[in-house]
Amino acid sequence: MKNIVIDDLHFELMIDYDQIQKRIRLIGIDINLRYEHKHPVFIGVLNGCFMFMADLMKQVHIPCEMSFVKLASYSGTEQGKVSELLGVGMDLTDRHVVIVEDIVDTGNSLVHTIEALERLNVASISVATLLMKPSCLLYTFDNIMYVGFEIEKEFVVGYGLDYNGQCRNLQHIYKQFDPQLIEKNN
Ligand SMILES: O=P(O)(O)OC[C@H]1O[C@H](OP(=O)(O)OP(=O)(O)O)[C@H](O)[C@@H]1O
Ligand SMILES: Nc1nc2[nH]cnc2c(=O)[nH]1
Repeated sequence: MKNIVIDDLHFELMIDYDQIQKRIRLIGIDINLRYEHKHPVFIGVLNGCFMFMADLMKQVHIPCEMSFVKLASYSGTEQGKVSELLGVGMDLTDRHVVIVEDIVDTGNSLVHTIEALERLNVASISVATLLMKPSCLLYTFDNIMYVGFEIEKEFVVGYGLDYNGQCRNLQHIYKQFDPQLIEKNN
């Protein structure tokens, strides 16, 4: 299935499942070495992370724990906007945490997730993201340790990522294209 149409948008195959799995195996090897004696906690940020988290955890063979969170932001306090992590469900004090994201685009979500975890007095925070759009980043992060693939400023779906709530179930990653541009060039 090379091209797909979801509602009003057209998508073409960008990264296939085998490529994703190869990259995840390499990330797993590094995590197994780096965190061997640290008993890390992997925190998946829902919804998009679920496929990456599942496949990544199959490559992690050291003692570890995991949890899934949702990010809720609210404003109106004296400090302005505050983000809360819903669903942590465990004490993270002094724990080495690896945030697992499907994509870092502007970095807004990641900033809020990191800030919320810092308030929980964790020992360390690093980030594993399957995709990153370096040209879209609005912040500098010094703790993004694992990036599966760097991509251009393009809208992608599949492998956990949605468009209008659809496509999360697709095995491969697809990028949006404009069919009218292709017609014009032919
Ligand atoms: O770097 P940013 O510009 O913040 O974009 C990245 C975020 O966007 C997506 O989440 P979304 O809020 O769409 O929720 P979802 O995971 O439920 O799809 C994705 O899962 C990241 O968390
Ligand atoms: N589905 C999807 N969600 C995103 N959130 C931030 N960037 C993206 C993207 O390219 N695709």
